[in-house]
Amino acid sequence: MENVNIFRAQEKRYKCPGDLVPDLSEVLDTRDPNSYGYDCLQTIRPDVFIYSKVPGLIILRNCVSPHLQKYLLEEIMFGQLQDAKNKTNLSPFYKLPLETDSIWRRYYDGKESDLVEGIPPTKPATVDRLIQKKLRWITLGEQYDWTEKVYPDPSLSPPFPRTLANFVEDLVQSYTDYRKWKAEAAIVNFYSPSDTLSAHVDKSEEDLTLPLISLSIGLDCIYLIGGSSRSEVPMALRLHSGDVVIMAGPSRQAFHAVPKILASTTPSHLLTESDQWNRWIRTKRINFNIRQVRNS
Ligand SMILES: O=C(O)CCC(=O)C(=O)O
Ligand SMILES: [Fe+2]
Repeated sequence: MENVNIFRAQEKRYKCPGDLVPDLSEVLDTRDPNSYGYDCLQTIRPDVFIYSKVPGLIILRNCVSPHLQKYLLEEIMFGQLQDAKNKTNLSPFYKLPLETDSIWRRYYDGKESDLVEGIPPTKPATVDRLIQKKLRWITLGEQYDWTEKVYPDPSLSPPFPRTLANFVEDLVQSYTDYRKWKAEAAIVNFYSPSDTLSAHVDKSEEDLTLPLISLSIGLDCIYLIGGSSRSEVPMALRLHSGDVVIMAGPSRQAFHAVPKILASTTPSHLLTESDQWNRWIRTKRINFNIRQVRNS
Protein backbone atom coordinates (compact mmCIF):
# COMPACT_ATOMS: atom_id res chain seq x y z
CA MET A 1 0.00 0.00 0.00
CA GLU A 2 1.15 3.53 -0.76
CA ASN A 3 2.51 5.36 2.25
CA VAL A 4 2.02 9.00 1.27
CA ASN A 5 3.73 10.08 4.46
CA ILE A 6 7.18 9.26 3.18
CA PHE A 7 7.19 11.92 0.47
CA ARG A 8 5.21 14.28 2.69
CA ALA A 9 7.78 14.03 5.49
CA GLN A 10 10.48 15.30 3.11
CA GLU A 11 8.26 18.16 1.95
CA LYS A 12 7.71 19.14 5.58
CA ARG A 13 11.38 18.89 6.32
CA TYR A 14 12.22 21.59 3.75
CA LYS A 15 9.13 23.76 3.91
CA CYS A 16 9.67 26.79 6.18
CA PRO A 17 8.43 30.37 6.25
CA GLY A 18 9.65 32.99 3.78
CA ASP A 19 13.25 33.96 4.27
CA LEU A 20 14.22 31.08 6.57
CA VAL A 21 16.64 28.45 5.27
CA PRO A 22 16.03 24.77 6.04
CA ASP A 23 18.79 22.26 6.80
CA LEU A 24 20.57 21.74 3.47
CA SER A 25 22.90 18.97 4.64
CA GLU A 26 21.09 16.30 2.61
CA VAL A 27 20.48 18.39 -0.49
CA LEU A 28 22.46 17.64 -3.65
CA ASP A 29 23.90 20.80 -5.20
CA THR A 30 25.55 20.25 -8.59
CA ARG A 31 27.59 23.43 -8.03
CA ASP A 32 29.08 22.17 -4.79
CA PRO A 33 31.30 19.08 -5.07
CA ASN A 34 31.18 18.74 -1.26
CA SER A 35 27.41 18.53 -1.15
CA TYR A 36 25.40 15.49 -0.16
CA GLY A 37 25.14 12.84 -2.88
CA TYR A 38 27.59 14.55 -5.23
CA ASP A 39 29.63 11.35 -5.48
CA CYS A 40 26.55 9.49 -6.81
CA LEU A 41 26.27 11.88 -9.75
CA GLN A 42 27.52 10.64 -13.04
CA THR A 43 28.89 13.24 -15.45
CA ILE A 44 27.95 12.33 -19.00
CA ARG A 45 29.31 15.54 -20.52
CA PRO A 46 30.62 18.70 -18.85
CA ASP A 47 27.70 20.18 -16.87
CA VAL A 48 25.39 17.26 -17.71
CA PHE A 49 24.59 14.78 -14.96
CA ILE A 50 22.53 11.71 -14.29
CA TYR A 51 21.80 10.35 -10.84
CA SER A 52 21.53 6.61 -10.31
CA LYS A 53 18.75 6.89 -7.71
CA VAL A 54 16.37 8.67 -10.11
CA PRO A 55 16.56 6.78 -13.42
CA GLY A 56 15.89 8.90 -16.49
CA LEU A 57 16.48 12.26 -14.82
CA ILE A 58 19.01 14.48 -16.61
CA ILE A 59 20.37 17.58 -14.89
CA LEU A 60 21.89 20.29 -17.10
CA ARG A 61 23.84 22.64 -14.86
CA ASN A 62 23.92 26.30 -15.84
CA CYS A 63 22.53 25.53 -19.27
CA VAL A 64 20.49 28.68 -20.00
CA SER A 65 22.86 31.58 -20.71
CA PRO A 66 22.39 34.79 -18.66
CA HIS A 67 21.31 36.51 -21.87
CA LEU A 68 18.65 33.90 -22.66
CA GLN A 69 17.43 33.89 -19.03
CA LYS A 70 16.77 37.61 -19.25
CA TYR A 71 15.26 37.35 -22.72
CA LEU A 72 12.79 34.66 -21.60
CA LEU A 73 11.73 36.68 -18.56
CA GLU A 74 11.25 39.85 -20.61
CA GLU A 75 9.32 37.95 -23.25
CA ILE A 76 6.93 36.61 -20.60
CA MET A 77 6.40 39.87 -18.73
CA PHE A 78 6.34 42.39 -21.60
CA GLY A 79 4.97 40.01 -24.23
CA GLN A 80 3.00 36.89 -23.38
CA LEU A 81 1.43 38.31 -20.22
CA GLN A 82 -0.18 41.07 -22.29
CA ASP A 83 -1.90 38.59 -24.62
CA ALA A 84 -5.35 37.43 -23.42
CA LYS A 85 -4.89 34.14 -25.27
CA ASN A 86 -2.31 33.06 -22.70
CA LYS A 87 -4.34 32.15 -19.62
CA THR A 88 -3.09 32.92 -16.14
CA ASN A 89 -4.38 31.90 -12.73
CA LEU A 90 -5.74 35.47 -12.48
CA SER A 91 -7.81 35.33 -15.70
CA PRO A 92 -11.07 33.97 -14.15
CA PHE A 93 -10.95 36.38 -11.20
CA TYR A 94 -9.91 39.84 -12.45
CA LYS A 95 -10.82 42.19 -15.27
CA LEU A 96 -7.24 42.36 -16.40
CA PRO A 97 -6.12 45.28 -18.52
CA LEU A 98 -4.12 43.92 -21.45
CA GLU A 99 -1.71 44.90 -24.20
CA THR A 100 0.15 48.14 -23.47
CA ASP A 101 -1.94 48.73 -20.32
CA SER A 102 -1.24 45.28 -18.79
CA ILE A 103 -0.74 44.80 -15.05
CA TRP A 104 2.98 44.28 -15.70
CA ARG A 105 3.23 47.48 -17.75
CA ARG A 106 1.48 49.43 -14.98
CA TYR A 107 3.67 47.87 -12.32
CA TYR A 108 6.83 48.54 -14.35
CA ASP A 109 5.81 52.17 -14.98
CA GLY A 110 5.39 52.84 -11.26
CA LYS A 111 1.61 52.61 -11.17
CA GLU A 112 1.68 49.71 -8.74
CA SER A 113 -1.01 51.22 -6.49
CA ASP A 114 -3.63 51.14 -9.29
CA LEU A 115 -6.62 48.98 -8.41
CA VAL A 116 -7.74 46.20 -10.74
CA GLU A 117 -11.40 45.28 -10.63
CA GLY A 118 -12.28 41.76 -9.49
CA ILE A 119 -14.95 39.61 -11.14
CA PRO A 120 -17.53 39.24 -8.30
CA PRO A 121 -17.21 37.91 -5.68
CA THR A 122 -13.47 38.62 -6.07
CA LYS A 123 -12.48 41.92 -4.46
CA PRO A 124 -10.31 44.45 -6.31
CA ALA A 125 -6.55 44.16 -5.85
CA THR A 126 -3.64 46.48 -6.46
CA VAL A 127 -1.35 45.95 -9.42
CA ASP A 128 1.48 45.46 -6.92
CA ARG A 129 -0.29 42.63 -5.14
CA LEU A 130 -1.25 40.95 -8.42
CA ILE A 131 2.30 41.05 -9.76
CA GLN A 132 4.18 40.35 -6.54
CA LYS A 133 1.94 37.79 -4.89
CA LYS A 134 -1.08 36.61 -6.83
CA LEU A 135 0.30 35.82 -10.27
CA ARG A 136 1.27 32.12 -9.95
CA TRP A 137 1.24 30.80 -13.51
CA ILE A 138 0.69 31.53 -17.16
CA THR A 139 0.26 28.96 -19.92
CA LEU A 140 1.92 29.19 -23.34
CA GLY A 141 1.01 27.33 -26.52
CA GLU A 142 -1.68 24.73 -25.83
CA GLN A 143 -3.64 26.15 -22.90
CA TYR A 144 -4.07 23.55 -20.19
CA ASP A 145 -7.46 23.69 -18.47
CA TRP A 146 -6.73 23.25 -14.76
CA THR A 147 -10.37 22.71 -13.83
CA GLU A 148 -11.14 20.00 -16.38
CA LYS A 149 -7.52 18.77 -16.37
CA VAL A 150 -7.39 18.55 -20.15
CA TYR A 151 -5.71 20.32 -23.07
CA PRO A 152 -8.56 21.80 -25.15
CA ASP A 153 -8.74 21.88 -28.97
CA PRO A 154 -5.20 22.79 -30.18
CA SER A 155 -6.55 24.77 -33.14
CA LEU A 156 -7.72 27.42 -30.63
CA SER A 157 -4.28 27.78 -29.03
CA PRO A 158 -1.79 30.57 -29.63
CA PRO A 159 1.47 29.39 -31.26
CA PHE A 160 4.24 28.24 -28.94
CA PRO A 161 6.98 30.92 -28.57
CA ARG A 162 9.69 30.05 -31.10
CA THR A 163 12.89 30.96 -29.23
CA LEU A 164 11.89 28.89 -26.22
CA ALA A 165 10.77 25.99 -28.44
CA ASN A 166 14.02 25.94 -30.45
CA PHE A 167 16.10 25.99 -27.30
CA VAL A 168 14.35 23.11 -25.52
CA GLU A 169 13.80 21.02 -28.67
CA ASP A 170 17.57 21.09 -29.26
CA LEU A 171 18.19 19.95 -25.68
CA VAL A 172 15.71 17.09 -25.88
CA GLN A 173 17.25 16.01 -29.20
CA SER A 174 20.77 16.19 -27.82
CA TYR A 175 20.22 14.40 -24.53
CA THR A 176 17.39 11.91 -25.07
CA ASP A 177 16.35 9.38 -27.71
CA TYR A 178 13.42 11.55 -28.80
CA ARG A 179 14.57 13.17 -32.05
CA LYS A 180 11.17 14.57 -33.01
CA TRP A 181 10.00 15.88 -29.64
CA LYS A 182 8.06 19.15 -29.99
CA ALA A 183 7.42 21.88 -27.44
CA GLU A 184 3.63 22.27 -27.55
CA ALA A 185 2.64 23.60 -24.13
CA ALA A 186 4.33 25.32 -21.23
CA ILE A 187 3.27 26.20 -17.76
CA VAL A 188 5.34 29.06 -16.42
CA ASN A 189 5.26 29.01 -12.62
CA PHE A 190 6.05 32.10 -10.52
CA TYR A 191 7.17 31.44 -6.95
CA SER A 192 7.96 33.77 -4.05
CA PRO A 193 9.96 32.52 -1.05
CA SER A 194 6.89 31.34 0.87
CA ASP A 195 5.32 29.51 -2.09
CA THR A 196 5.50 25.75 -2.56
CA LEU A 197 4.32 23.20 -5.09
CA SER A 198 3.13 19.93 -3.57
CA ALA A 199 3.90 16.41 -4.76
CA HIS A 200 2.31 15.40 -8.04
CA VAL A 201 2.82 13.59 -11.34
CA ASP A 202 2.04 15.41 -14.61
CA LYS A 203 -0.20 13.08 -16.55
CA SER A 204 -2.54 15.05 -18.80
CA GLU A 205 -0.37 14.66 -21.90
CA GLU A 206 -1.26 11.94 -24.42
CA ASP A 207 2.02 10.05 -24.25
CA LEU A 208 3.46 9.96 -20.74
CA THR A 209 6.74 8.51 -21.95
CA LEU A 210 7.68 11.72 -23.81
CA PRO A 211 10.16 13.82 -21.81
CA LEU A 212 9.18 16.89 -19.84
CA ILE A 213 11.71 19.71 -19.61
CA SER A 214 11.99 22.33 -16.92
CA LEU A 215 14.01 25.58 -16.82
CA SER A 216 14.73 27.45 -13.59
CA ILE A 217 15.32 31.21 -13.54
CA GLY A 218 15.71 33.54 -10.55
CA LEU A 219 15.89 32.34 -6.95
CA ASP A 220 17.28 28.90 -6.12
CA CYS A 221 14.88 26.21 -4.98
CA ILE A 222 14.80 22.77 -3.45
CA TYR A 223 13.27 20.30 -5.86
CA LEU A 224 12.22 16.86 -4.63
CA ILE A 225 11.89 13.93 -6.99
CA GLY A 226 11.03 10.39 -5.98
CA GLY A 227 9.53 7.41 -7.77
CA SER A 228 6.20 6.17 -9.07
CA SER A 229 4.57 6.30 -5.63
CA ARG A 230 4.74 8.60 -2.63
CA SER A 231 6.17 5.70 -0.62
CA GLU A 232 9.59 6.22 -2.15
CA VAL A 233 11.99 8.59 -0.45
CA PRO A 234 12.62 11.50 -2.86
CA MET A 235 16.03 13.00 -3.51
CA ALA A 236 16.44 16.69 -2.75
CA LEU A 237 18.17 18.73 -5.43
CA ARG A 238 19.07 22.41 -5.29
CA LEU A 239 18.28 24.13 -8.58
CA HIS A 240 19.91 27.42 -9.52
CA SER A 241 19.07 30.07 -12.11
CA GLY A 242 19.95 28.64 -15.52
CA ASP A 243 19.65 24.98 -14.55
CA VAL A 244 17.54 22.66 -16.69
CA VAL A 245 16.04 19.33 -15.67
CA ILE A 246 14.83 16.79 -18.22
CA MET A 247 12.41 14.24 -16.82
CA ALA A 248 12.81 11.33 -19.22
CA GLY A 249 12.40 7.56 -18.83
CA PRO A 250 10.94 6.45 -15.48
CA SER A 251 11.48 9.92 -13.96
CA ARG A 252 8.84 11.33 -16.36
CA GLN A 253 6.15 9.77 -14.20
CA ALA A 254 7.85 10.27 -10.85
CA PHE A 255 6.34 12.27 -8.00
CA HIS A 256 8.02 15.65 -7.66
CA ALA A 257 7.54 18.81 -5.59
CA VAL A 258 9.06 22.19 -4.76
CA PRO A 259 8.92 22.60 -0.97
CA LYS A 260 11.27 25.60 -0.70
CA ILE A 261 12.36 28.70 -2.58
CA LEU A 262 15.62 30.10 -1.18
CA ALA A 263 15.46 33.86 -0.60
CA SER A 264 18.33 36.21 -1.51
CA THR A 265 19.88 33.94 -4.15
CA THR A 266 19.09 35.98 -7.30
CA PRO A 267 22.11 36.15 -9.62
CA SER A 268 23.25 39.69 -10.40
CA HIS A 269 22.94 39.13 -14.16
CA LEU A 270 19.14 39.22 -13.78
CA LEU A 271 19.16 42.74 -12.32
CA THR A 272 18.62 45.77 -14.56
CA GLU A 273 18.58 49.57 -14.20
CA SER A 274 14.86 49.40 -13.32
CA ASP A 275 14.05 49.41 -9.58
CA GLN A 276 10.63 47.94 -10.32
CA TRP A 277 12.11 45.03 -12.25
CA ASN A 278 14.68 44.40 -9.51
CA ARG A 279 12.10 44.54 -6.74
CA TRP A 280 10.14 41.86 -8.60
CA ILE A 281 12.92 39.51 -9.74
CA ARG A 282 14.74 39.58 -6.36
CA THR A 283 11.81 37.70 -4.80
CA LYS A 284 10.94 35.33 -7.63
CA ARG A 285 11.77 31.96 -9.04
CA ILE A 286 10.31 31.42 -12.50
CA ASN A 287 10.01 27.86 -13.78
CA PHE A 288 9.29 27.09 -17.43
CA ASN A 289 7.76 23.61 -17.55
CA ILE A 290 7.50 22.43 -21.14
CA ARG A 291 5.70 19.44 -22.64
CA GLN A 292 4.78 17.75 -25.87
CA VAL A 293 1.04 17.23 -25.51
CA ARG A 294 0.11 15.19 -28.58
CA ASN A 295 1.18 11.74 -29.64
CA SER A 296 3.87 11.97 -32.26
O1 LIG B 1 8.84 24.49 -10.40
C1 LIG B 1 9.27 23.40 -10.74
O2 LIG B 1 10.49 23.16 -10.80
C2 LIG B 1 8.33 22.26 -11.05
C3 LIG B 1 7.01 22.67 -11.62
C4 LIG B 1 6.16 21.49 -11.94
O3 LIG B 1 6.41 20.40 -11.52
C5 LIG B 1 4.97 21.65 -12.80
O4 LIG B 1 4.66 22.77 -13.25
O5 LIG B 1 4.33 20.63 -13.10
FE1 LIG C 1 5.22 18.87 -12.40
